[in-house]
Amino acid sequence: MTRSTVTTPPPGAVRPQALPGAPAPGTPLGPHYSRCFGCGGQHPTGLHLNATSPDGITVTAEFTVGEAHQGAPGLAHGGVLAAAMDEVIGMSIWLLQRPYVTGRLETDYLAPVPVGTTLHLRAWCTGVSGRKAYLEAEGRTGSPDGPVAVRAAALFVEVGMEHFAKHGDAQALIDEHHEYEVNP
Ligand SMILES: CCCCC/C=C\C/C=C\C/C=C\C/C=C\CCCC(=O)SCCNC(=O)CCNC(=O)[C@H](O)C(C)(C)COP(=O)(O)OP(=O)(O)OC[C@H]1O[C@@H](n2cnc3c(N)ncnc32)[C@H](O)[C@@H]1OP(=O)(O)O
Repeated sequence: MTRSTVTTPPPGAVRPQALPGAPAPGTPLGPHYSRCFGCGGQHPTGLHLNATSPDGITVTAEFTVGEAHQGAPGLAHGGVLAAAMDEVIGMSIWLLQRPYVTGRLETDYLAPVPVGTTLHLRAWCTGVSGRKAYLEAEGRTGSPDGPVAVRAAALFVEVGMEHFAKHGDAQALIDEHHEYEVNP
């Protein structure tokens, strides 16, 4: 994949290990926010990603391209595919139980993805250095071993929970998550 230095782990970056108590293989990770475009079950036209982790550090998910996700007739919109990459990458860094946001997302589109296709997504972390996490993802068509249609590399940056309180309803996140205490 074509990847910039921004999304390449620097020397000394540490590849994270699964945390103790990581979700067992096959356990649904659940949405991080019920109205999220990527994973929220209450989003009417979202991607509705249901993710699991086979090893506590990698995330896999399936996304079936629907009518609402088109760019050209019958084909997935590239921005929607990038959103799927962003989401599955976000879920994988969430396995570290710290809040991160996307700083940069690089996407390679290798083949058109028709409406009705199920993309098999996988994301993993290639290294963490300070507040910066380096991650990659791929989307394969037809099966988890099928041809790669989309690849992504990302830089995620760790933030405090106040990041979400500043611009939106952090309480809505907290109500759905009990991993954080904003005012412990
Ligand atoms: C999204 C909801 C998350 C909810 C969290 C709560 C509960 C979570 C539960 C579950 C979560 C599970 C799954 C999540 C799934 C999907 C999430 C999708 C993720 C998104 O979709 S999220 C939306 C899009 N995202 C943004 O809305 C970010 C807007 N942005 C900013 O808020 C700031 O920009 C920020 C915070 C990024 C940095 O700001 P800052 O002031 O804190 O720090 P600073 O600027 O110093 O950067 C520190 C170091 O990162 C380097 N750096 C930063 N950005 C860079 C770039 N673009 N290129 C190259 N390097 C960059 C600097 O160069 C410096 O590097 P150095 O330290 O080496 O100098």
